[in-house]
Amino acid sequence: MLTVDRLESGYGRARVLFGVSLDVAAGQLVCVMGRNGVGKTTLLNTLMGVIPATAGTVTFGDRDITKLKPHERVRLGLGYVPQGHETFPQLTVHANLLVTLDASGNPASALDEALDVFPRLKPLLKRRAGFLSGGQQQQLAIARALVTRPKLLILDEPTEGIQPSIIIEIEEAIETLHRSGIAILLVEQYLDLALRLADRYVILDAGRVVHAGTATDLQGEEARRLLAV
Ligand SMILES: Nc1ncnc2c1ncn2[C@@H]1O[C@H](COP(=O)(O)OP(=O)(O)OP(=O)(O)O)[C@@H](O)[C@H]1O
Repeated sequence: MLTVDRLESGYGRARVLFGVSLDVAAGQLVCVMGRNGVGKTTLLNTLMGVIPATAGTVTFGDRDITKLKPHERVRLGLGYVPQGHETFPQLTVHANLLVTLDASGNPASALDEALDVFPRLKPLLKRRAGFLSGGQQQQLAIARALVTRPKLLILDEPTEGIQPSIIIEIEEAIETLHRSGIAILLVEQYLDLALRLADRYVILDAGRVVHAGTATDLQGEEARRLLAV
């Protein structure tokens, strides 16, 4: 479904990704891991077209999307939840969802489906997003991406800075989405959660893929060393 082939990108002259290749098959959950600063967020931003690729290709389905704009990628079925659960703090939860719904052109039922994944948001629809807890904001950020009905959902550290009880809810939601057949590319530092959720994993180090395999391989000493856990 998603094929990344020898992808390179960076900031100005500073190159961050060096020939990254990976695949996400339909319905698969692939976890990208690695220490701080190895290029995980840069990889996701390059996949979404937020940062231009300087070499390599990104193919989604049978389409080369390497040069498409972010909104064009969303329209093709890529959903992105950037790090830091971005929402519009001044808008209500409902308005946050409606903005995405309108932009997507999807029917109102897409909003109900997203709320079914995060029922905890239902009583909060009239509250301003800026007044939600970190965990609720993360749920809203994921719900906004779901409103676009993605075929592939890309999540950047959805559990970062979130209290443990809400991490469980977010994990359950990711599991539900995975079971429903959505492919997921997840950046996750929390190894136990990654092990529970992932079909396959990729470990980055200094902008290169240094390990990849099935979640069962991930128990290995080498993987733990690369993640410094
Ligand atoms: N906007 C930017 N301008 C310049 N350099 C950047 C920018 N964003 C990130 N970098 C650098 O690119 C490298 C990779 O950063 P990136 O955020 O992709 O890593 P990461 O693996 O996602 O780390 P973290 O887990 O801390 O988010 C780092 O050296 C970082 O300092």
